[in-house]
Amino acid sequence: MLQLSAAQPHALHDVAATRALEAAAAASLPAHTLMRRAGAATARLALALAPHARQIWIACGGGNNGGDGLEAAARLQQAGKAVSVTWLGDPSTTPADARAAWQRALAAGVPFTPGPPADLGPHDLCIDALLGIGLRATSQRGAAHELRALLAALHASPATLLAVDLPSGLDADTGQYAPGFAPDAPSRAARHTLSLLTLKPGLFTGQGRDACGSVWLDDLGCGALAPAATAQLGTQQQADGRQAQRHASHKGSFGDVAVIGGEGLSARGMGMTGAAWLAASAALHGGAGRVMVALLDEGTTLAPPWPELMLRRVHALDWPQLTAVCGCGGGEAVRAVLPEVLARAARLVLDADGLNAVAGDSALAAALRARADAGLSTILTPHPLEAARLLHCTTAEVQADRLAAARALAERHACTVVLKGSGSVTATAGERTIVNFTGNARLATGGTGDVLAGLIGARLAAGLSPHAAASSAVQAHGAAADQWPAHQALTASALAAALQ
Ligand SMILES: NC(=O)C1=CN([C@@H]2O[C@H](COP(=O)(O)OP(=O)(O)OC[C@H]3O[C@@H](n4cnc5c(N)ncnc54)[C@H](O)[C@@H]3O)[C@@H](O)[C@H]2O)[C@@H](O)CC1
Ligand SMILES: [K+]
Repeated sequence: MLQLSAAQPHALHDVAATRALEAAAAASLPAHTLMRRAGAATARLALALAPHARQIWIACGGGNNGGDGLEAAARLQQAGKAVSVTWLGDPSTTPADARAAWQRALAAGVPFTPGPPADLGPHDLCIDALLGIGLRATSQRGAAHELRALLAALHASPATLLAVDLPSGLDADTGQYAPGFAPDAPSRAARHTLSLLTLKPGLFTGQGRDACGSVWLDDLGCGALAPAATAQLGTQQQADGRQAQRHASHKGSFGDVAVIGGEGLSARGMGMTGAAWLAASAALHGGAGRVMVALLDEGTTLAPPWPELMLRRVHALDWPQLTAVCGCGGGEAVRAVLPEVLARAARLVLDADGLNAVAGDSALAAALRARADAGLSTILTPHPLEAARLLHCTTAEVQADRLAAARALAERHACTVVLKGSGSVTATAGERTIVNFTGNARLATGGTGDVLAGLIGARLAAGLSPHAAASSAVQAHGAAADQWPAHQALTASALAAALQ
C-alpha cells in the first residue's frame, strides 16, 4: 500500500480497464481472494489512520464495495475494535464475494445496526463502503433513498472518513458526483480514500480531489497483471523542462519567448497589460533565454517592469526563432493580430482572449487547424468556460468528463490542450493523457493563468515537446502553490517570481 504523492507519476486506469484487471486476477486466484485482500488492506489502513478510535462505523452497500467493508469489519472486530456495520445488502441477491464477506462478519461477531452510532467524535472513524465502481446512473428509488441517507450521515460526521475504492457516488472515470450524491457542504473531517487494484482518473480531477482527500493505493498484489494505462497521473520528474545548463550556454540556448497580449487602456477603457507582464515574468523566471513583450496598446510606450524584458511591436517579431504566448489580457485587440500569429509563430501557446477569439471565428479556427498541417506546434490553455466555447457546449458538459473534453479539443484542433481547473488535464492526440496532481485552491486568484501560459512558453522554447512542456509546467506551477508559505498571500506576480 502506498500514499500518493506528486513525486512519482502513476498509471491511471478507467473502470473498463479496472474491470478487465479484476477479471484476470480473479481467474488466477482462489475464490474470494481479492475481496479478502481488499478487506485486509482497508482494516490495516483504518488502524493506521485512527489507532485510538473508540468506535468504527462501516456503511456497506449491497454490492462488492460493501463486501470489502464487511471483510474489513470482520478483521477489525478480530483486532478487538468496537465496530458496527450498517449493511444495505440482501443475502439472497448480493454477489457471492460479498455474501461470503457478510458470513465472515457474522461469524466474527460484528454487530449490525440500522444507522451510525449517535456519538461519533473526531477521533472515531467512519468507513464508506456504500458504492465503488459499480455506480449506475439510475437505480431503484427505495435503495437510493436509504443509501443517500447513510451517505449524508457519513458526510456530516465529525469522524475521520475512509472511503473504500472511491468516495461513494463519485464517477471513477470523470471525477463528477452522480446527481444527488455530492455532500451538501464541505466537511472539516479528515478524508482518505483507499483505491483498490488501480488508480482511477476520477479521483484526481473535477470534484475528485476534494472528495477523496488523501489517496492511498493497494494493488491487491495484482499490479503485474495491469493492462495498459488509460491516462497518467503527474509527469516524469526528469521532464521538468530544465535542460542541464552546459557551461557553453548563451541566452539563445534557452529559447526566445514573445508574449503578445495586454490590451491598452485606450482601446475600451480597460487596461490589461498586467496579464502580459505576468506571463512575461513567468517565462523569464521559468528559464527562457530572452523574453519579448508585444503589447496591444496602440502606440502607448510603457517601460517594462523588469529591465530584462524587451518591448517589440507584433510586426517586428522574428517568428521562426521564437515561441509566442498569445492572448493574456488580449481583450478584443488580440483578434486583429491573430491571423499573423497563427500563420507565422513557429511555436504557440494560445491563452484566454486568444481562445475566445478562435471560438467565435471560423476563419481563425481554420487557421489554428492549419498550423498542425504546416508542422507548427500549438498548445491551448482553456479553463472550462473557454473550453466550452471552443467545443460549442456548456461548461457543465465540459466538467462532466474533463478528460474526454480535453481529448476532443486536442483532436479537433490537432494540438496540445491543457484543460485547467482542479486536476488539470493535458491531452495531445497520440499521447497518454496526463492528469496533474499538484496545486490547490490558492491558485484561484487573478493572473495565475497568465503565469502558467508564460511558464509553458518557456518550456516549449527550451525544446520540450508540446505535451511535455505543457504537463511539466502545469506540475511545476501547482507545486509552487503547494509549497507556498501558509501565512503569505499568494499573488500571481509573486508566484511568477518563485518559479524555477
Ligand atoms: N469482486 C471482487 O473480488 C472485488 C471487488 N472489489 C470492490 O467491488 C467494487 C465493485 O463492486 P460492484 O460491481 O458490486 O459494484 P458496487 O458495489 O460499487 O455497486 C453496486 C451496488 O450499488 C448499487 N447501486 C449502483 N448504483 C446505484 C445508485 N445510483 N444508487 C443507489 N444504489 C446504486 C447496486 O444496486 C449494487 O448494490 C469495487 O469498487 C471494489 O470496492 C474490489 O475489492 C476488488 C475485488
Ligand atoms: K466507497
